Amino acid sequence: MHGTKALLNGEILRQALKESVLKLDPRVMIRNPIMFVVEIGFVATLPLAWMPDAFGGGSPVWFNIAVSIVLLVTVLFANFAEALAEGRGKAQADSLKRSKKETTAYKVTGGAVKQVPSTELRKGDIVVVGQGQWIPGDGEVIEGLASVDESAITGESAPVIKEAGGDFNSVTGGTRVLSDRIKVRITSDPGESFLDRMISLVEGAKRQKTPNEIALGTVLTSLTLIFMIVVVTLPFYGRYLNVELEVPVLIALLVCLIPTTIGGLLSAIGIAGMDRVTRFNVLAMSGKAVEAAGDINTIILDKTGTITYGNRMASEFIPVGGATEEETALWAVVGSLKDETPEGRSILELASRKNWTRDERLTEEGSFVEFKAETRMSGVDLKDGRKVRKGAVDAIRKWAIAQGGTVPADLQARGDQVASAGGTPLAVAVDDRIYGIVYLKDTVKPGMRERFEQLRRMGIRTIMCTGDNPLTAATIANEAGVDDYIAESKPEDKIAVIRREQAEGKLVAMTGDGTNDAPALAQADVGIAMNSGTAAAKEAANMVDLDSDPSKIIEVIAIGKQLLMTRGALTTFSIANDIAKYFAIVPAMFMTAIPQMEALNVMRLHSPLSAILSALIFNAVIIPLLIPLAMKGVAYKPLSTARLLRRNLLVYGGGGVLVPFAGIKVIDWLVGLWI
Ligand SMILES: Nc1ncnc2c1ncn2[C@@H]1O[C@H](COP(=O)(O)OP(=O)(O)OP(=O)(O)O)[C@@H](O)[C@H]1O
Ligand SMILES: [K+]
Ligand SMILES: [Mg+2]
Repeated sequence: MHGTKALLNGEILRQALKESVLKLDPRVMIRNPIMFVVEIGFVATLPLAWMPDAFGGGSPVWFNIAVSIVLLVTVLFANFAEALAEGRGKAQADSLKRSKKETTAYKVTGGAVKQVPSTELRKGDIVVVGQGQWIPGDGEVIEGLASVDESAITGESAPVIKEAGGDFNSVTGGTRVLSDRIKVRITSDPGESFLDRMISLVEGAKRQKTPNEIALGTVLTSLTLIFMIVVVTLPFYGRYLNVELEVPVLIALLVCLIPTTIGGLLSAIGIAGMDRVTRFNVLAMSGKAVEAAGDINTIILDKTGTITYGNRMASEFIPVGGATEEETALWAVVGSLKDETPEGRSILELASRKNWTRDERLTEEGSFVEFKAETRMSGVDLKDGRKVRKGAVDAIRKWAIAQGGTVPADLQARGDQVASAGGTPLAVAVDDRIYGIVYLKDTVKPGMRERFEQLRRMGIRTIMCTGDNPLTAATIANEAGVDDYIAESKPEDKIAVIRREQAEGKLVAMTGDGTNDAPALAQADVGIAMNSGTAAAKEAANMVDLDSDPSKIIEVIAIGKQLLMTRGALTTFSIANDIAKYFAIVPAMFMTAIPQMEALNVMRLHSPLSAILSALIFNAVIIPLLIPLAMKGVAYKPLSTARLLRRNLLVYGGGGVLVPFAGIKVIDWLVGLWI
């Protein structure tokens, strides 16, 4: 994506340091109840630096000051983590804002062209954009074809072709026409453009807590409340045991026990997860969408262009029923002269490579029949009344029969040959006579098998949807290793599959680019639209892939899983930490009154006060130490959820128990040198 690729730079660091102080404002802090408790602890211990016996206690001044400082630093560390995570997005937003300049638009009003500032354009306005000019707003090409430089938005320098009609008609404001001239109908009002949305997304301006974040936040806050009740009641037990429990000691104990590590890193984890998706050149419209990606059970994939390279290329003309190869080619070409689909164009290319002359006069004044997924045919009605059609074998067979023709005996076998090689056979007919087959070749992208294997290990089911015939579908499905496939599917079939899976309680992801994909994209829990696709598709989806690579959905799911896992792992780690802190603080508190407590002092810490301080310091420094993990995400392996859970419990639960024992011991040794 546009802007700095580096994870960190001096500017982001400086800004984050400043932000972490600004975030101390209690009105900001209250949004994070756990860290707010720590801030209150800081404020409560502050007076003890001057008035050590303000609460009637007797802890030494140096200890009170140290506790106070460590508490402040703990809050600053947490703020720093969040500010750092936000920093990258802000830097990106700044560079996007720079590409959002006011330009001159050439607006078409009643036959005349008027110059207006781009900011005055409204939905429905028509503009013309010529060579070298900036496209003044989001819209759809309604006339012409142009190559467009979209690097300001996608970071990809290769120009893309935008043309009227079809699935490649959407243009984005802030991109530039490199050649030719197009007429564009504006589709967004000022302030609501794609670039505006992108800026507010990366900036995190509209960042809302996700459902999972809210749920975890509630658990953590409840835990904090419970520990608060425990700590508040402790002095009563203390009095019963004849132990004077000092206020700074109680606050230190409370802060050590409440889940400050995860509380301090929680929002940074979420922001960094979104940022990972963005850096992958996918725009997620909400954090919720990224989280949903982590929980996906089923993926619906297109065959052409997703699993295979797409752009089904004509590679052979195969005659049937006694016709010649030349005749097949001739009619295939006639039926494709005005077919702008990649399939249609590739037929013309194949014919010219074979040096077959084409007679364009034949189609003069003919009426073109556009390809439709519903009919699975395209062609032309000639002036002399003849109707030329090409399309799916089964569709053409029905067509020829309806015209009163017969079906050549070798049609099925020839078609099946192509299909069982994974190709798409297109039959070519003129009125009632079928001449032959065009072999549209397509190959499965390398590495697909391994990726589907990975998805299976993650417990995710893959369903391939294709408009192709069952034999081609089966061949490709088998070659790519998807779990299931649906052949001869129409756009509305996708919605049916999604609804069926969702009814079983599953979360479904899909990619799409066409206007007819829009309803399914909206229905899916994770819908990724291709940036090259139509405005309707991009509007309906909750993610947009700027690179328009439909197979990226697999990585997006991995990033979502990684986000959920990182949150889980750090929560486990944070809570497991308590055990060591317990062993450090509790014996220290009661040692004077109950000498048997010495048995619990397994760490052999320097002194009771140094033990408490060391636990508190460890509790603070673990936050910045874990920032890199929170930002990068925990190492991700494609395993089943159950195995991942077991592995993470071992690593982060086990580690969470052991690491602080060592950490507190080292800090205690350092503190011991000083006091
Ligand atoms: N330009 C065309 N002219 C005539 N027939 C076509 C053309 N393009 C495709 N077909 C036929 O229509 C069928 C459906 O094509 P379509 O592009 O709708 O598939 P799809 O639903 O997009 O599936 P996929 O996931 O493979 O892209 C193809 O299998 C082919 O037989
Ligand atoms: K803690
Ligand atoms: Mg298609």
